[in-house]
Amino acid sequence: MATEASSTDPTNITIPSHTKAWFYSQHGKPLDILKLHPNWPIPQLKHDQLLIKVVAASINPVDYKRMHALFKDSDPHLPIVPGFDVAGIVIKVGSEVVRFKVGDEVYGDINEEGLSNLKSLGTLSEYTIAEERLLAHKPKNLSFIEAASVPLAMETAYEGLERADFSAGKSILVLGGAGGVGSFAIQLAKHVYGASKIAATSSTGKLQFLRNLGVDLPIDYTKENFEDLPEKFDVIYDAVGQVDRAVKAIKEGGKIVSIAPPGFPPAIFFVLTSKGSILEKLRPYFESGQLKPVLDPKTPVPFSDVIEAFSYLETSRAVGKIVIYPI
Ligand SMILES: NC(=O)C1=CN([C@@H]2O[C@H](COP(=O)(O)OP(=O)(O)OC[C@H]3O[C@@H](n4cnc5c(N)ncnc54)[C@H](OP(=O)(O)O)[C@@H]3O)[C@@H](O)[C@H]2O)C=CC1
Ligand SMILES: CC[C@H]1OC(C)=C(O)C1=O
Repeated sequence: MATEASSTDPTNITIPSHTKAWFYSQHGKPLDILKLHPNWPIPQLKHDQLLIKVVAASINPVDYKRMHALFKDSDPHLPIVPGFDVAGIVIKVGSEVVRFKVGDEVYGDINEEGLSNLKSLGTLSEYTIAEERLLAHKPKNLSFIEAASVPLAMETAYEGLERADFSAGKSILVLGGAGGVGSFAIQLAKHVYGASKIAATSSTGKLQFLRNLGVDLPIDYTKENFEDLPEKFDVIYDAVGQVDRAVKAIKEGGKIVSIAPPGFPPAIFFVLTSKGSILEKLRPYFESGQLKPVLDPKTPVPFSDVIEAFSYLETSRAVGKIVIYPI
């Protein structure tokens, strides 16, 4: 909802100066610190930025980890509006923007670096801002809810496979296959890279979900240890934080990538860099249906229930992504 302080753009779209947004001004549990602000100020657009009406936003573990002050040294000063992933409609463009125009349907992760130079105005807001290079045109066959579920998790999955030099004919073990990142890593390995064999870990109740995603060897971590299996792998994608065990399951000359602390050598530990170009590159795979968004059964969660959404995400039991909609 635009406020009385808004202005009217020549395209006759009302440009708001403030927005309703979830924010926190102290660290702690989402349940205790998240509040709804009726009039959060919207910063002036920089030349390479776009102002987006948020239609849907997905939440990620980094959001609650930031609330728990795990990254307070790299976080902007409080208060902060959390949220990295957005799918929405462009309502204003900066003077240097060339790939997008007002009215375009876009999606992306609005923080270029996963843990540094983070924006104070995140995506759990009616409006948000992002640089052109972080965004892509929403695939026409994806709803806004589906599109919002993709950016951070998909871009992390993709960057990890690239860092591991994954390629056709190689085998891969995904630790944490049912999560947001793991479920995309499996899909990319199968449909984009041409894996020879895909193994993944989950608890008992998610094994069929893994099979449906295309996993050849689902491993029930409540019943067996992946590192005790005779099979070793060319690449291991660790989305849980099990590098100490992964080193016993990797082939000679194989590569381990890790995204969950305490990643250490020989694993390649990284924090994603958000790139709209990755989403544009993967668009044909989404449009053909080879890549599919994975939505947790609780999705969509209405804007008013963001606190409950984080409480569930913090259980580390989500299947795919939790998306906030409508906003
Ligand atoms: N470095 C980076 O750039 C990034 C790091 N991350 C981090 O990576 C991790 C995963 O992120 P994301 O996928 O969004 O998380 P999710 O919250 O989506 O993961 C939930 C899933 O994790 C699975 N899981 C939990 N524990 C285990 C386990 N011991 N073995 C196998 N599966 C398990 C659960 O399945 P089940 O119920 O069967 O256990 C559940 O389906 C998080 O720690 C996150 O902070 C995420 C993105 C970027
Ligand atoms: C240090 C890993 C950290 O970075 C992101 C984006 C997370 O979700 C993390 O846990």
